[in-house]
Amino acid sequence: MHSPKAKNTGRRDGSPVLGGSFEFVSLTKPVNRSSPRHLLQRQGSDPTTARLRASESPLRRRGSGSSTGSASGQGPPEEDGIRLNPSLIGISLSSLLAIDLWLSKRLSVCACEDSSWGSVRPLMKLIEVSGHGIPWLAGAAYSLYKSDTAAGQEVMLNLLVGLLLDLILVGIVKAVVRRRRPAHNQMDMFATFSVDRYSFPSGHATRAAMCGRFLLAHLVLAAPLRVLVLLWVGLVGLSRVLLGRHNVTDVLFGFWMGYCQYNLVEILWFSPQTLQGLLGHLA
Ligand SMILES: CC(C)=CCC/C(C)=C/COP(=O)(O)O
Repeated sequence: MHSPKAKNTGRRDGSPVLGGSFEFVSLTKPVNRSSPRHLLQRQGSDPTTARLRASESPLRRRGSGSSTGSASGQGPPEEDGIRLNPSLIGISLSSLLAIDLWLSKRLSVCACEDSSWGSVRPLMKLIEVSGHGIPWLAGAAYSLYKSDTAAGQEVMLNLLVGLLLDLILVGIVKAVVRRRRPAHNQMDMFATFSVDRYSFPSGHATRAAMCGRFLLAHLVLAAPLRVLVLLWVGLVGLSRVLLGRHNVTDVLFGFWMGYCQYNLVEILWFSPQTLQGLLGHLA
């Protein structure tokens, strides 16, 4: 392991004193043997760097000296220069995730009956059902069947396509990302697929965002109803976190994904001609 054994020229707490000012070091370039000693010492004494070195480098986990000469004190292997320096993006992501987990835990006030807002849990579960896939699929299929105008049929068919697309895309992302649901979640949701044990993204949030946009674009015209639709979308997202089903980032990403899914529905839009062709094939 390369650990520069520079003499302690810093303060007692280990932080370096570089002539009264700090110097900036590249976060991506490997540490060069010709680097000044005080820079090497600074990297070795940084606690974040030290933790990352201990936990993330397979070379160190194996505890072996490498052929590139780190054990023999001939300088660090090239790749170590990168691993020693946590990137700004990495630190930002870890911080965002830590805030996400902390905030989501604080907001999960309806996670169970004993929670601080446990009495509101039934209402939150009602909002959950309103954004579930089954009522939406059943409602769209029934409206398609009952609709006696071509325009109505066209809209309902495309809503149905959007809902199916949403289930597929969310299932794929959940299966790829595999983020576990928060530990405080009670897995008592009705009618779930196996991928729904994962939480990223929230399927309710994607559906609410996509259907919300769909309703605003094709069905709801009166202003009070439009406000109600937006309110419902927001409530569905909020209820996911309050119920402890999701972290905040699952819902935010879900909203964004649902918003984009609607664009996809618009691109794929099935025309009355396509619809007639389809129905002709079915009949
Ligand atoms: C069974 C059908 C048709 C849909 C499942 C809907 C469902 C339970 C999605 C999970 O949503 P969250 O990811 O928001 O928990």
